[in-house]
Order: sequence, then structure tokens, then C-alpha cells
Amino acid sequence: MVDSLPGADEATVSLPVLTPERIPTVVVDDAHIIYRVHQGATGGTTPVAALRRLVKRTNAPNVREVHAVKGVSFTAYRGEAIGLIGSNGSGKSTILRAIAGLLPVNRGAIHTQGQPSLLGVNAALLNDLSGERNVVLGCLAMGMHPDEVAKQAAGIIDFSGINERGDFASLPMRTYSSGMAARLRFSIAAAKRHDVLLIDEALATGDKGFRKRSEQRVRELREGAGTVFLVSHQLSSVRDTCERTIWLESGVLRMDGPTDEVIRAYEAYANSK
Ligand SMILES: Nc1ncnc2c1ncn2[C@@H]1O[C@H](COP(=O)(O)OP(=O)(O)OP(=O)(O)O)[C@@H](O)[C@H]1O
Repeated sequence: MVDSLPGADEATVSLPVLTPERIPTVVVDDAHIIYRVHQGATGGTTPVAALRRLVKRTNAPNVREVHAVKGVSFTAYRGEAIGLIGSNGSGKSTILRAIAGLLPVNRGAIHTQGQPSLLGVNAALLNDLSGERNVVLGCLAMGMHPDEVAKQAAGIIDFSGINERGDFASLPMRTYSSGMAARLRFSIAAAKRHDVLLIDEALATGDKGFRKRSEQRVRELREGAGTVFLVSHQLSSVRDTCERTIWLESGVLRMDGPTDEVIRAYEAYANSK
């Protein structure tokens, strides 16, 4: 007689159905972000007053705190494009900067997989250099190989559309309108595949043709397995680009879900204000 193997009964137990794994790329866990604003020297800055504050562990009287993000939690997955919407000052740019690692969280934590890249309208390009030179510098700064940069440079200029009204690519950036500069920044950043691409209002600055092209590019980046975050007041851009949207209000996460539902709720809120 053959002894039954340990655990043989378990063979009859049906195994759970395997679903394709969703890979988290950004986990924001109860994040609080507080800006400390130093308002210049006022009374109480003597060494004795400073020592007293140190002992009592109180803030300097001329430091104000702005609690910009209050206990926000969400998880983003590979392949998602997520819109971030909300009234002015609701904390959208702050949370984006924190995901990029440019701001620390005061409480909670933010975990990211890979290196997030923040594409803001303030991204640094050098005003005295031509658009062409900035394309090369920007691409090298993102870690692209010089051969790759040489291959892509013309395409990046074309995509940005800065040459649509003359040869602007060879002129210094300071001669560009703010919209042209923003388009060039977006085009440079979008030339590389990013693990996590954070876009702050960049799409809103372009004209209609550029907006269509950039929305298409965001969709391609997402299909290339990255995660894209898009902060915008342009709800149509969010609707066309993102299937999921997070709504922040006064630093608090109000809603996180399918874009249509979240935008509908946000519009109802904005109209009732
Ligand atoms: N550098 C800073 N120092 C102090 N407070 C700041 C700073 N940056 C932002 N804040 C404050 O933090 C809060 C959130 O600002 P944030 O820029 O993140 O909002 P936002 O949702 O991106 O706004 P908007 O839609 O107007 O761009 C606001 O109250 C703002 O005044």
C-alpha cells in the first residue's frame, strides 16, 4: 500500500485564478507636507529668545506654517495616466514635487519605483542658449546617450512646433513666448521613456494643435509602461488623457476614481461655490 503523501488532499482544492499583476509605481501613504515661511526678522531674535525657543521647542515667532497636504494616500500603478485636479492652492503641485523627491514629507511616506521626472513649466532651460542647444543639454541631462540625442534632436524640435513661424530653434530661448518655451520643455521631456512622468500644467500652455500632439504623446508614454501624472485646470485635457483622476481640495483628497465621475463631482462643487 502506498502511503498518502502529506498534503495530498490539498491537490483537490481549487487554486485561485491568477489575474495579471498590477505593479505599483508610486505609493503615497498618509502624506503631510508643511511649508515653513520665514517672514523676516521681527522681535524675539536675540540669542536669549532663540535659546528659550530651543529649550521650549517652539517655533520662531516670525515663522508661519502652511499645511499644504493633509494626510493624502493613494497608489498609482504602471500603465496608468492620473489627472490631479482641484481649486487654486489645493496642493496639486506640492504633491507632485514631493513625488519627484524635491520636497520632503513631514509625516507619512512616499515610495516610488524608478526615478520620477517632473516636467513643470518652470523646468530649467538656459535662456541665453538657442532652442537647439537646450534640446541637446536637456536630453543629456536626462541621461540620454549623445548618439541618441543626435538622432532625436530634429524630431524634438519638430514636435515642439517652435519652428512653425520661422527658424526659432537657432535663436536664444529668451526670444520665445512662454508658450513656446513650455512646448519645448515638454517635447524634450517626452522624448525619453520615463518610469514616472509628472506633468504640471505643461499641456495647457500650448495651442490646440500642440495640445493634441502632446495628449497623444502622453498616451504613448503610458502605453510604454510608465505612469503619468497630469496636473491641470484644463479639464478637457485631463478627460482626454487620463482614465483615473484624483481631486484635492485644501490639501485633502476629496475623490479618487474614474475621470468622468471625479470631474462631474468637481464641476458640481466648483459651480456651487
Ligand atoms: N514655496 C511655498 N512656500 C509656502 N507656501 C507655499 C509654497 N508653495 C505653495 N505654497 C502653499 O501651499 C498650498 C498649496 O499650493 P500648491 O501650489 O501645491 O497648490 P496647487 O493646487 O498646485 O495650486 P494652483 O492650481 O494654483 O497651481 C497653497 O496654500 C500655497 O499658498
